[in-house]
Amino acid sequence: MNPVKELEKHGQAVWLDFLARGFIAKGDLKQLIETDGVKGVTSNPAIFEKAIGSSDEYDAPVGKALKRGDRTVAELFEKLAVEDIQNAADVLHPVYNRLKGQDGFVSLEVSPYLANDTKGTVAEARHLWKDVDRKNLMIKVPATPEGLPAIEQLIGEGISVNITLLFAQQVYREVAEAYLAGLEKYVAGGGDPSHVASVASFFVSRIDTMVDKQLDEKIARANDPSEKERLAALKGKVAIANAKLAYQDYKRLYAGPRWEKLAAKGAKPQRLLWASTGTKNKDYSDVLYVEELIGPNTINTVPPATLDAFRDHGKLRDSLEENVEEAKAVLEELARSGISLDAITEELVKDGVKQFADAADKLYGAVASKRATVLGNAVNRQQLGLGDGLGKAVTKATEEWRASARIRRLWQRDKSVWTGTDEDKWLGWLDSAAQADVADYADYANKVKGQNFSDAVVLGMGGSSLGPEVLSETYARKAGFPKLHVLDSTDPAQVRAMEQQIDIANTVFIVSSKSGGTTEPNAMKDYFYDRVAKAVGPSVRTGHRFIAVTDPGSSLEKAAKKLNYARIFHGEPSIGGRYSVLSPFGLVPAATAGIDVGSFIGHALTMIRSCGPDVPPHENPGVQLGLAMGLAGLEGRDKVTIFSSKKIADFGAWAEQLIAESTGKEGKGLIPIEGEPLNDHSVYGNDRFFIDIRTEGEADAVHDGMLSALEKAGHPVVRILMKSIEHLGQEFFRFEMATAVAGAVLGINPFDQPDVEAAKIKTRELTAAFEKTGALPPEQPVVSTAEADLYTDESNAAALRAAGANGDLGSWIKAHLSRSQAGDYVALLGYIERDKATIGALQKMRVAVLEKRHVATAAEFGPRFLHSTGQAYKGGPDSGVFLQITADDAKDLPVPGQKASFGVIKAAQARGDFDVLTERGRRALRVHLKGGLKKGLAALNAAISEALN
Ligand SMILES: O=C(CO)[C@@H](O)[C@H](O)[C@H](O)[C@H](O)COP(=O)(O)O
Ligand SMILES: O=C[C@H](O)COP(=O)(O)O
Repeated sequence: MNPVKELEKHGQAVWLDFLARGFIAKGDLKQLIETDGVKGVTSNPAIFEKAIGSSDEYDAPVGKALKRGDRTVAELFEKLAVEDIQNAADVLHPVYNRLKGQDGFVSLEVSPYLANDTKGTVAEARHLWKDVDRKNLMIKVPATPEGLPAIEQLIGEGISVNITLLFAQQVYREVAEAYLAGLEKYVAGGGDPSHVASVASFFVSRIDTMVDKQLDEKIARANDPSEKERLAALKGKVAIANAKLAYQDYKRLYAGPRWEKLAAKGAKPQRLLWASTGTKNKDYSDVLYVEELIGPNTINTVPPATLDAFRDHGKLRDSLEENVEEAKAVLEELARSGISLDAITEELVKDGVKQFADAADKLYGAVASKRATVLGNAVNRQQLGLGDGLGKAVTKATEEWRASARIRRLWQRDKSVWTGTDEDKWLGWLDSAAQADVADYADYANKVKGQNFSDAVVLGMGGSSLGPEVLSETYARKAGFPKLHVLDSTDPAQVRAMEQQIDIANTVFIVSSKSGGTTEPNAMKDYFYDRVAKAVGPSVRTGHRFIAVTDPGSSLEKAAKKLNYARIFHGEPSIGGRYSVLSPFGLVPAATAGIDVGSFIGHALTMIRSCGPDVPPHENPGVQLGLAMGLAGLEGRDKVTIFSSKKIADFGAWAEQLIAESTGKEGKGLIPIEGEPLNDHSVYGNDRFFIDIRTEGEADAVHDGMLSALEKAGHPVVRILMKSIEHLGQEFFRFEMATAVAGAVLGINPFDQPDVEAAKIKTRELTAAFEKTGALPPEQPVVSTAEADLYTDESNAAALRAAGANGDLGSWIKAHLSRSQAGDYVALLGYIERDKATIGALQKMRVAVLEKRHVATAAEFGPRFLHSTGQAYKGGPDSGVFLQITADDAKDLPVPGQKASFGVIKAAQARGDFDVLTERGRRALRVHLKGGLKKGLAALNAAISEALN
C-alpha cells in the first residue's frame, strides 16, 4: 500500500509543490502521477529560483531563446517558465481528462512584484493565461488587499485562479466571496462555469513557525510552571487548528442557495489547498501537515521530501474534521495568551510577498547572468576594480537597492528614488530608444542621401550637440552621405572656421535646441541662414537646407515653420538635453550622417535591457557603475576621471556634461575630469575615480600597466570594453543610468541645472545692456601687465595679493595656482577658438599643473562648457580653482538682425560666467590675453611654467 496514493480514497488530492525542467523531461513527474496518484503541480518564484538558479539545465534553453533575438530578463524568465508550465500541463493532461476537468492542474504565479498592484496583476494574469494556453492551468494570485479584486476580475473572465499566500480565515472568506462574485459575473455574461477552476492555497507550517516563536518567548518569560505548560501545549497546534476551521467555512460557503445556483450551471467549488506543508520544526513529525489535514475535496501540495516521507511512513485517517471544537479551543487559548493570530497572519502575508520578491530577485539575477553569458561581448563589458573599502560599500548599497526595489522604482518613475521633487517628469530617456521610429529615420536618411549634400552641421549646445559630436568624431564618413560637423560656439573665429570647412551651398544644417530659446543656436542659425540665402538665393530653397530638432511648441519650431525648414523633429519634453542622445537630438544627426539608426538602436537596446527594471542591482551594469561613482563621491573620490581610447576619444566630452550637469549642485556632486592624459600614479591625489573606456583591439600595454599601477596604489578603476564603435549607444545608456543612480546616492535631483540658468540670466542682462547702449558695461582690471589684463572680484584680489600677487602676470598665476590644495581641481576656462592648436595649448598647461600640484585639472572651452561642466563648477563642491582665459577677437562676426555680434555674445557669456563664479565665492581669476591669441597663450604658458617651478 502506498499511503500517498491512498489519500485519494479519503477524497484528498496530492499535488507536487515542485517543478524543474529535467524533472519533467526525464519522466519523473509522470512517474509520480502513476505511482503516487499525484494530480497537480504548483510552482512559485522560490521553486523557479531553485530550478533555474542552481542548475545549468536552463543554459541551453536560454541560449536557444536568445538566438532568436535578445529579450529582457523578465521575458526570458517568462519564456522558460511558460515552457515548463506547458510541459507539466501536458504531462498532467491525461489526469485532467480522466477526471473530467476536476483535477490535473498546474499553477503559475504572477510576478510577486505585482502583489500590491491590482491592474498589473490582472494584466499579467491575462497574458500568462493566453501564453500558456492550457485548460488545466491555474494562475496564482496572492490574497493581498490588491490581489482580491484581481481574483474576482479574473474569475469573471473565465480564468482559473489559485489564490496563494492565504493565512487568515477572514481573508479566506473574502477570497471565497471574490470567487463566487467572479463566477456570478462570468455566468451573467454567458460563460460556462464548468471550465473555471480555483483553489484557495491556505498556508500552514509558516503559521506554526511564527506562533511557536512567540510562544517560546512567552514561555521563557513565564514564572508559573502551569502557565509554561499551558503555552507549550499550543506549540505545533495552531496552524492545523486554523486550517481545520477554514475547512468548516469551506463547507458552509459552498452550500446553500447562492452556491446551488452556480453549481446548477456546472460551477465547481473552490477547493482548499494546504500549502506550506513541509515541516520546518525538526521536533515535529515530517508528515505532520499531511496527516492532520486529510479530508474530502481538499488538496495538499507537498514538496518532494514530504511526499517521500509520507510515502514511507504516512498514516491515513480522516483527520480534517476531527476535534473541530478542540481546534476552536486552541485558537481561544492562543488569544488568551495575548498572541494575536490576526496580527501574525497579516505579518505573514507581507512577509510572504517579500520572500517571493526576494526569490524573484535571485531568480532574475540568475537569468540575467545566464543572459549575459550567452550574449558575451554583444554587451560591452565592465569590470569594477574598486578596492576593499569602496567595494564593500558598493556591495552593501547593492543589497539596499535590491531590498528596497530601487531599480524597479526608478523604472516606474518613482521620484522618491531621488529627492521627490519632480524627477518623475524627466525620465523619458528610459524608453526613448525603444520608442525610436526606426523606419522614419531610414526614410529620412534616404531623402538626405538623395540630396547629395557634402556637409551636415549641427548647430546646438551641450546636450543638443555633444552626442552628435561623439558620433561625428567616432564614425567614419558614410558613402553617399554628408560629412557631419558640430558647431557649439559663439567664438567668431570658430564660426568662421566652420564656414570655411563646408560647402555652404551644399550643406544641410540641423538646428538643435530643446528649448528653442538658447542664445548660441539662435545666433548660429541666423548667421548660417543668412549665409545660405546669399549662396543659394530665394528663401524657400534656403529653408529647405535646414532641419530643426526641438521640443513641441518651442520658438525654434515657430521660426522653422516660418522659414520653411525641410523638416522639424520633435524632442520629447520629458527628456533633459543631456539625456537626449538616444532621442531625436542624437538620432537625427546620426541618420543625416548615414549611420544606420536601426542597428545603432538595436545595440543600445541590449544595454538598456541589461540595465532594466528586472535586472537586480547586482547584475545591473548601470546601477553598479552608478553606485560606485556615487559612493566614491561621498568618500571624497569625486573626480571621475575618464580615459577614452583613440577610437572613441570624444566620448568623454559627452559623459563629462552628463555627469557634471546632473550631479554638481547644492555644493555636492561629481567633477568629471576628461581629456587629462593618463599619468604616473604618483601625480594623483586620493580624490580620483578612474574610468577607462576603449574598444576591443585597442590594447595598449603601457596604458594598461599604468592603469594597474593606479589600482595597486588604491585608486578605484573601472574598465569598460566595447566590442566596437557600433556599440556606442550602449555606453550612452550605461552612463545615463549610472548618472541617475549616482544622483540618488548623492541625494540630489540629477535632472535639473539651476546654476546653468544663473549664468544664462547674467549673460542675458549683459547682452540686453549691449543692445541698449552699444557697449558692455565697463570693467576695471585688477592689474594690467604687458601680456594680459587680469580681472577678479575684490575678495579674490585681496586673497591673491596676500599670497604674493603683485604687478606681473607670473605672480598672479602663481598665487592663484597655489590656492589649489589636495582634493581641489584647477580648471582652465578658455573663451577662445577651439581648435587643435588651442586644445594643445590648454592641454600643455593642465598637464603642467597636474604634474606639479598633483591636483585634478580641466581644460574647457567657453561657451560650450557652460552647458556642461559649468553647472558643477558653480553649483558643485567648492573645490575648483578657475582660470578664465579670454582674448580680443582678431576679427568679429556680426549676427544678422541684432546689435550684439558673436564676439560680444561670447564676451558677455565669459563675464556672466565669471560673475556667477565670484558671486558664489569661488576662487577665480580671469586673464584677458593681449597681442593675439597665439602669443597670449604662449605667454600664459610661460607664466604657468614659471609659477609652478
Ligand atoms: O501556494 C502554493 C500552491 O498554491 C505553494 O506553491 C506555496 O507557494 C508553497 O507551498 C509555499 O510557498 C511553501 O512554503 P514554505 O514551505 O517555504 O513555508
Ligand atoms: O544641454 C543643453 C543646453 O543647455 C542647450 O539647451 P537647448 O537644447 O534647450 O538649446
